[in-house]
Order: sequence, then structure tokens, then C-alpha cells
Amino acid sequence: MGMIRVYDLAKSLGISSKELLDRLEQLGLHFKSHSSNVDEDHVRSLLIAATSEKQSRPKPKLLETPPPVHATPAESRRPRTGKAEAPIMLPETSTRKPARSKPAETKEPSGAKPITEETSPAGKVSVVEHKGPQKPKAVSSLHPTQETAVLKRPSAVPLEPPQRPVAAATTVKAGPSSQPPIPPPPVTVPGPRATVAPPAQEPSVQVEETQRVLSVPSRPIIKIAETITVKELAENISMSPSEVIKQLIKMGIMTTINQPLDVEVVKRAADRLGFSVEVMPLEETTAGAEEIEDLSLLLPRSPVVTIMGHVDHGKTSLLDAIRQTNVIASEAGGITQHIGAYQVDLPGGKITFLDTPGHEAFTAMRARGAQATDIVVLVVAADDGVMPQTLEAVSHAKDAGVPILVAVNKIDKPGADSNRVMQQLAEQGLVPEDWGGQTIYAEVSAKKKIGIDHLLEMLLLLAEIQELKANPHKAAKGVIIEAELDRGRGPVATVLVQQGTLKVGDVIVAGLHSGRVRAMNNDKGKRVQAAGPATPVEVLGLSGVAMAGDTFVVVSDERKARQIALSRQQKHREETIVSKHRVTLEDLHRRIQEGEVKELRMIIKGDVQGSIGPFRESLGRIGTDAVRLKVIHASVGAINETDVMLASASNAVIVGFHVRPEPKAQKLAEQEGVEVRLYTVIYDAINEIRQAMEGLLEPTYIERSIGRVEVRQVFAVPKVGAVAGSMVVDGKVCRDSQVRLIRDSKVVHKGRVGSLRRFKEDVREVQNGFECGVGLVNYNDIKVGDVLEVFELESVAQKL
Ligand SMILES: Nc1nc2c(ncn2[C@@H]2O[C@H](COP(=O)(O)OP(=O)(O)OP(=O)(O)O)[C@@H](O)[C@H]2O)c(=O)[nH]1
Repeated sequence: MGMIRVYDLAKSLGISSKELLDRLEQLGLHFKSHSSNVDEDHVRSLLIAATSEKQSRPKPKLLETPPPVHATPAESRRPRTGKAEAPIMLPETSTRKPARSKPAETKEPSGAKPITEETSPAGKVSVVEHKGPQKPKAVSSLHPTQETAVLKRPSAVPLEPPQRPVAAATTVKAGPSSQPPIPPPPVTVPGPRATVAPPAQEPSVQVEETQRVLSVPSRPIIKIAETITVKELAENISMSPSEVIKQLIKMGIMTTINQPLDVEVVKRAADRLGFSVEVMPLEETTAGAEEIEDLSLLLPRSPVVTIMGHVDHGKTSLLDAIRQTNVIASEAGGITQHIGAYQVDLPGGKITFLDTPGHEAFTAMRARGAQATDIVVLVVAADDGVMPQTLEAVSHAKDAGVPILVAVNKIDKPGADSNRVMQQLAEQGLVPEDWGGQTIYAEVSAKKKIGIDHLLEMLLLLAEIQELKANPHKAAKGVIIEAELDRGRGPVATVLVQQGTLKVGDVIVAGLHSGRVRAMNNDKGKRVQAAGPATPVEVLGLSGVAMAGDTFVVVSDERKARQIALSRQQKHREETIVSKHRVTLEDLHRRIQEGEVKELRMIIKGDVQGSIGPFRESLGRIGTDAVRLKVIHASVGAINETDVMLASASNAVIVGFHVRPEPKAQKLAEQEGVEVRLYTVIYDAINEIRQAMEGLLEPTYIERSIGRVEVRQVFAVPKVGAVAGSMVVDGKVCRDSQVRLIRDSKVVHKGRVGSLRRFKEDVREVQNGFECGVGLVNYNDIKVGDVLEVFELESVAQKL
């Protein structure tokens, strides 16, 4: 026998590659990855020897049957009343592996039933319940807050075990002296870090810790999810509803017990009652998101895959080929419905494919806060090689932190050269496994259906390595893949369930809409009653058409769902928030100071590669400890919508050299609040970025676009020069307006309008949709097809 790949050997042994690698590791044999070559005979005999040795030895089976987990991080974060006097039993796993214990190690004990959230902590964490007058909820409100202060901002907290503050916290006198009662200190076994035994600390460190806890706001904080009724608020702060109503009356607000309250009202009332209010997104307060996942309840789930690649490289053909292979393979023979995603069922597991290929959809979704994809299949045509959009796709996937599997397509074509593709992509960091790298390449022909099975097998393998898991036994949560208004069925949304199980009858909030799930269809067009993690289903019953990328979440009752949807709609109307969150160079310094920004992400677009390279190099030199400069994508060409979406999704600033945003991209940038900075000189750009980092950037003017004019004809008028017979295609143009002359997406001139005429008449301005003659001051090189961007400069008050 000879050499064999790890995954092939694993397959023949009927175990996963990961398991095999683990076992080999125990035997002192280290292999880099599942595709490493091993000597089959040697390994087999070693495994047999190890197995028989193990059988003859009574104990202990370290990796195979881990001891039961006594306290999961989720439990530890759950609010508790009472002091942390009783011992807290940490997971035994902690002695074996620090911090990031992998789910594999907390394998479910055989036959273990999923533990319900209610029952799990009680039996597992030894805590003395405080029987005092406070209700647990009031206490719970402080607990997460303190954790938030201590743990949620790792930037402000040096790396050290966070347990100590618990002890320190017992000395803290918190809250007002009268009501509400001061919640006792939290019982903290915070996060996975709790599994690391805390090193002995120097006294000075303890003082520091104590100070930090002391600096935590002493007022208890209640967390509310977008909307809350008087009754719920009263419960949360351990008061009777009538007391809350009384307080509201004092504030001049007449309410009933079940009346939902505006967040601002709750904040004011809570303030008077000695509490603070934190508004959490619904997704974080339901479906257990607030708590750390109970690892023992996680079960493997199928991977969700998006196909990306350059135009015409065969994305759609590949999706079709995969779909057809599967339809033919499945004996049910159902015709796959187009619902925005589909699942293929293979002997080794299922794979979910999102049906909209391309990185635009992928990034648009991310920009809306959703990441649905686990693996990106990058399609590259073997005869064409790596192209601009291939590189874009690589940037988009990398920025999202999603692993890439390369499908080298069209290998049936005469000019196919897979090696060249590998070489080109290796330069982008996608080094093939055969060359010692980590990236899986699969050669396929979507047209001739060659290599499709192998590609699917490789996808399952990559998924296996990722150890994708989800807890199917909780309320569902997920993302909208697409949605439309069907004339017969009303609003229809295709959703991807990401956590939990969605069932018919569940009440959901999806983006700005809510509703009870009336019916669900799977990708084969079949009615289903339930959909677990990674399953795409078509959902009927929502009140409106949600947007792709919106998240959905199951909530307890319909009334609450409606309230939340209504309050979101109202907020949406008033929305200015989007732009507020985006980084701009002007507020960069403040954000650095506040610890909000540690990295300035940039997308660079240039007219030629020559201007991009040197700019990148210069950027590398001005990064500081306080803020890192990271270029997430750089390419040649005009700034397009995809760039803006990527910037929006990654909170980046776009920097352009000698290029302009396309009109649609400009609009989108305004909509999304993405900053686009245009330069002609590298020095200026570097200078401004450095100033921005230091807080010295002094914006004095911002440019406001007012119109766009297309040149349809050019006349040479004696004594006047070139006059452009033009059409105003957007906004307006005025005499004296400032303009930029664009040719092939490049700025060729910047100046002013000198003359503006309509039918030989001098006019002051011409509106959208009208023809006119435009002459520019001291500039005659106007050509048909040129575009005039009309703008004005608006002075802006200096900041800081
Ligand atoms: N010879 C050959 N042609 C292929 C193969 N895969 C796709 N094609 C052809 O390549 C062309 C483009 O394929 P599409 O699947 O539309 O490519 P795409 O990447 O989805 O293109 P866009 O949607 O425009 O971005 C079509 O004419 C396909 O028939 C293949 O494996 N071999």
C-alpha cells in the first residue's frame, strides 16, 4: 500500500477527518490538514495497536467520552440572585484545554436529551439563592451590565482573568439608598475564559480591578427590547404596576397596564425610579442570544454556500449543474422551486446553496447586518483565469472571514489552464493544498457536468473542518434571503433559519414586519411544518415584504411582534442612524479616542495600478498603535455600487485617485452614509488621513452634487470656443456652477460653467430633462460622451 490522503483514509475508516487527525495527533503523528498524505499501512497498524492498547487499559478515555459539563458559560451568565459564596463548579474540561474549548470536546453524552434552558443551570451551578425582598429580575439587570462593563469592551480591559472583580464587587456600594434595592454582586463565571484558572494576582492588579468595578455605574440597568409594556417594566424593576403608573402620571403620561411604552418614556421613568435603561436589539434579547451558547446542545448543521466569481465564468451554470445533479439523484424527483436558496442532499450530508450568485448580493446582505454564508465557492474559468471580479470576490469573502473553495470551471474548453488559475490565486493568498497551502481547488465543467460530485464532496469536507453547529431546540432566528409580494399569497419571504427551529404557527418579527407563520414550503415546493438550522424555507404570513438581509426572530406573542414592528417602522422613518455609525475621516479621531475604532478600513480605487501601490505603501507607514490602517480592497476603475456596499458592510472609507463614483454609487454612498474621498495627489490623501488620525483634520467645505449633464454634440462657436450641446440628466446646471468633466470615469478637467443657453437665450439654470448649450471657462477640449458633474461647495463648521 502507498500514500493516501487523510480524508480518504478517514472515509474508509468511517470516521471524520477531524477525528482521524485528532487520533493521529494523540499517537504523536502530526499532519497539517485533511488532505495531507499519510502512509496507509503504517497509520492503520498504529491505529489498530492504539485501539487494542486502549481496550486493555481501563481508563481514562480523555477525548472520547468527556466528563459532563457542569456549568456552561451560558448558565454562568444567567442572572442570579444571591452572593457567590457557594462554590461554582467549572467545567471539568477546563483542566484539559484552555479558553477556546472546542465543541467537539463537549460532545453530548450518549443518549443525552437536549437540556432545556430552564432546567440546565439549576442543577448544575451551585449557587445560594438569595431569598431577600428583591426579585431576581432586578438583580439580573445589574448583573449583565457589570459584565458588560468588565467584559464587553476588551479594548479597555487588559487580558486577565475576569473573575476577580466578583470578589471586589462585594465591597461596592451601589445604587440609591432607598429603592430600588441594591442588587447583590453578580455570580460570575464569565464566558469561556472562566475555564482558565486565574493566575495569582499582584495586589496592585487587584486594586486596579476594584477600581474598575467601582467605576461601573452603580445604578441597576434594565435591558429592554425595543418596546415594553407598563406591566413588563414593573416586573423588570420589581415594582407594582400601579407604582409605575403613578410615576408616569407624575410625568404627565396616562397609561394602562398593558400599554406599550415609548423607549424615551421608559428611559425617563426609569431615571426617576433610580434605574438606567439599555435598549437591546430584539435579536439579542430573544432566542437566547444574550447568553453564551450552551455547547452541549449544539448539533452539526449543513453549510451554507454562496457562489462568486467573474462575469461569465459560470456561476449560474454551476448552480444549475449542482441543482440538476441533485434533482436527478433524489428519487422524489421533485422539481426544485426557485425560492432563493436550495439544499442538496448527499450521502455525506446536506449543503445549502444561496441562489443569487455574486459578491454583490453577498455584501449587500452583510451591509444589512446579516452574514448567512459559511463557505464561498469562487468560480474561475480555466480558459480565462483570474479577472477583476474574481479579485473583488476574494476581497469580499476575505473581509467577511468566510473560507473560499475554488472551483476551476470550464476545464472542458481547449484553452483551459488550471495551473495558471492556481498560480494567480496563490498570489492572493489562496495557495492550493498540493502546494502546501490550505485552499481546496476543485476542477469542474459546469457545462459537461464534470467534477460536480467531487466539488460537493470537498464542500462537505470543508464544512466538516469548520465544525458548523447550531442548537435546533430553541426559538428560531435567521435571515431573509429574498422576499416579494405574491398576488395570490401576499407577502412571501424566503428565509434561512440559522438557529433553532422555525415552525408553522410561530410568531416572527422580520425587519420592519411581523406575523404568524401561516405556512412554509421547502425548496422542493413541499409544505413543511418545521425548518431547522441551515434550512431555507418560503414563509407565508408576514405583514409586509421584508428586505433581503433583514434578520428574523421568533417572539412570544403576536401583539408584541406587532408593537416591535411598528416601533421599528417609526424609527425607520426617522432614520438617520445609518450614517451615524459609519466611520468618516472627520470623526475618526473622536472615535479612536473613545476606543470605538481601532482600525481604519479603506477601499482604494485608482485609474491605474501605479497610483494604488505607492499609496498602499505610504499608508503602511502611518499606522499607529491606536489605529491600524487596513486596505480591504484595492482595484482599478470607477467607484461602483459594489465598492460602496463593501464599504458599508465593513464600515470602511473609500479613497479614489483620479476616479469618480458612478452616479448610482454616489447615490448609494449618500444613502448608506459611506464616506468617499477623492484625490489626485497621493501626498494629499496621506496627509489628510494622518491629520484625521491625529484629530487635526479641518473640513472646511463639503461638496454637494447638484446635477449631471451629458454632452451629446460639440459646436465650435467663433470667439466663444467649444459649446457642448447637452442634456441635463439629473438635478440641474446653473451658470457659474462648478463642474467636473468626466471622460471614461476619469476626471479630465475641473472648472466652471462660463455660458449656459437654451435656444440661443442665456439662462440662469436648466433643469433635469432639458437640453442646453454649455460652455466652460477657459476650456475647449469637450468631446461627445463626456459628462459634466455639477456641484457646489458648502462650507462646514470646523469640528473640535
Ligand atoms: N465550455 C464550457 N462553457 C461553460 C461552462 N460553464 C459555463 N459555461 C458557459 O459560459 C457562459 C457563462 O455562463 P454563466 O453560468 O451564465 O456565467 P455566470 O458567471 O453566471 O455569468 P453572469 O451571471 O453573467 O455573471 C455560458 O455560455 C455557459 O454556457 C463550462 O464548464 N464549460
